[in-house]
Amino acid sequence: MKERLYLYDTTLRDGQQTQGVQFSVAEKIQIARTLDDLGIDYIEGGWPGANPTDSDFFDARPQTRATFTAFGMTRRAGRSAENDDVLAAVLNAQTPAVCLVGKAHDFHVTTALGQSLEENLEAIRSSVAHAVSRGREALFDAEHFFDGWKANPDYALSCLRAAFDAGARWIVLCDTNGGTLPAEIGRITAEVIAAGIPGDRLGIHCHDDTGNAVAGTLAAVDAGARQIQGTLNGLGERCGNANLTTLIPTLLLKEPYASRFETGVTHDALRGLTRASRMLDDILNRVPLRSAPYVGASAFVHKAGLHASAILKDPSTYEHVDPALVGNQRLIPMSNQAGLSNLRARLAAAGIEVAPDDPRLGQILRQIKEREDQGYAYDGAQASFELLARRALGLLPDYFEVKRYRVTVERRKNKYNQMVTLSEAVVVVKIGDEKMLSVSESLDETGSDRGPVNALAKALAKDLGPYQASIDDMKLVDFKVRITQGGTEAVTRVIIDSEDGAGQRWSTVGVSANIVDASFEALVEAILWKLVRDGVAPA
Ligand SMILES: CC(=O)SCCNC(=O)CCNC(=O)[C@H](O)C(C)(C)COP(=O)(O)OP(=O)(O)OC[C@H]1O[C@@H](n2cnc3c(N)ncnc32)[C@H](O)[C@@H]1OP(=O)(O)O
Ligand SMILES: CC(=O)C(=O)O
Repeated sequence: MKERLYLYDTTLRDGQQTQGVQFSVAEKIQIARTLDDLGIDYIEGGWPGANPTDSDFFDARPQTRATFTAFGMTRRAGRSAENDDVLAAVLNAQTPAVCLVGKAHDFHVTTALGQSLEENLEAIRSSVAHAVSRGREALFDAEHFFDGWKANPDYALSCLRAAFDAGARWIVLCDTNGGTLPAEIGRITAEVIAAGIPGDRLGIHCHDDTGNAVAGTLAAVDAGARQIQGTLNGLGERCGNANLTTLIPTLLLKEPYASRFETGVTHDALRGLTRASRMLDDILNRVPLRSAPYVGASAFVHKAGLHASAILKDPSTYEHVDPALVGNQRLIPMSNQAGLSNLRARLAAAGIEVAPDDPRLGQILRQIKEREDQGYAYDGAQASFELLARRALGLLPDYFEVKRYRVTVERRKNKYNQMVTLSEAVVVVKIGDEKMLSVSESLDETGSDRGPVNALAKALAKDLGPYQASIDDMKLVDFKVRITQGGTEAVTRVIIDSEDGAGQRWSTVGVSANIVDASFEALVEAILWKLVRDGVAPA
């Protein structure tokens, strides 16, 4: 019989304490639904009364299977729990559970609260008892608990006991400043259990200030704690909270946790984890962290030739779990670290069949390595790799030829006598026997200057005659510029991410001593790849 571990998500509360993060009510609703679909047990929605967004969210909160929880603090000094307006706002949110934070470190009681130690115990007791008397499942977040235990274990324990005796369902040990290392978290959690607070009433709330929040959480579970607090993608105050996106697959897929525990997350729901992680980044307008464990875009990328060779024989040679279990994907990219195994895998993924003994494979590999030496980078620009391979194999149609292009940047006064910048691009291409000339400016629909590369992109894509239908839904979504070493010279490498109407994304690379030329090369490659992918016949 497996023991139950409870997952408590605080993305909408501690996650909102991340610098630069501010959720709207609609975003909170979307995140809450995603957490519920995942199978999280508790969703902490925020602090009702602390700000209008949190108050409005609790009014509009979705129906969830998860226990919805409102966060607040123990009653303030000089008021009774019944007469504290901050506590009243938390209870008025009418959630089935309420989590109250209170001090568990004597230094904080006297210094931050300016209270006597006994007054703080009474505030914890009366606040928890008040929440319980209102029919709520009460949780007590013991703030600064681990530092408090190290400074004065008797007092830290009496804070936990005050909440426990007042009826709190969960006593949550918080490493608020995030400085306690995993071994110490494990030892102190075990000491708390030995002192009489049962493990199945204990939660753990770690911060990542030493990069150990996940490890500290697992140490507390090993010692007996049975509730885990954390956030999606490790959002949270300062360096963040324990990352549930890492912890959940670890608990479901890794021993001893997989055999010993069950959570509310099913293996089926686990396959939605990568999507949930990317959804949050999308809301935050953040580029997803490629190296994130389990869910990062690089988590199952096998760049080195030795790795790729073995992966093709059996993926378990270089993968600790199957990426499909967490909804992620395996990728074998091309680069100067690659061998023939990478190459064959990439070609097959692009639908290009080549006999294993075809001598052109070796030529393509050499060309990739030579071009990477000149500054190109193909592991982040798979579309350019595919075009290079198609060229070498004679599989790239002769769509169009760029005869010339020009871009000018002008700074001048507008009719309101303000200095403005305007870029203008001219591109001439030859398609079959016909020459086409397109001109475009850099201004967007609001009249703002989008720069010379944007003007070039617009001019290039403005009139490609018979190919126009295929490229009309293309847009440039990211543009990365980097000065790098090409042989012995400094060169500019530009990587462009493009997207089409179907949500398909691809990356292309250009390299030159001149940023405009590098950008133009990447832009042309982006269009060529789209034409190839759409199976467009050359005019
Ligand atoms: C460890 C954590 O992350 S806990 C979560 C922390 N989250 C937040 O602080 C975000 C939401 N907070 C807020 O919007 C505001 O701080 C509010 C609305 C809660 C309070 O605002 P204000 O009344 O203006 O107080 P302010 O923020 O300046 O200071 C906090 C007060 O609470 C007191 N306090 C702090 N913790 C506790 C506690 N556990 N129990 C009782 N009082 C507490 C402080 O002593 C201070 O009181 P003082 O002003 O008399 O010195
Ligand atoms: C409660 C909380 O967020 C902390 O102690 O870190």
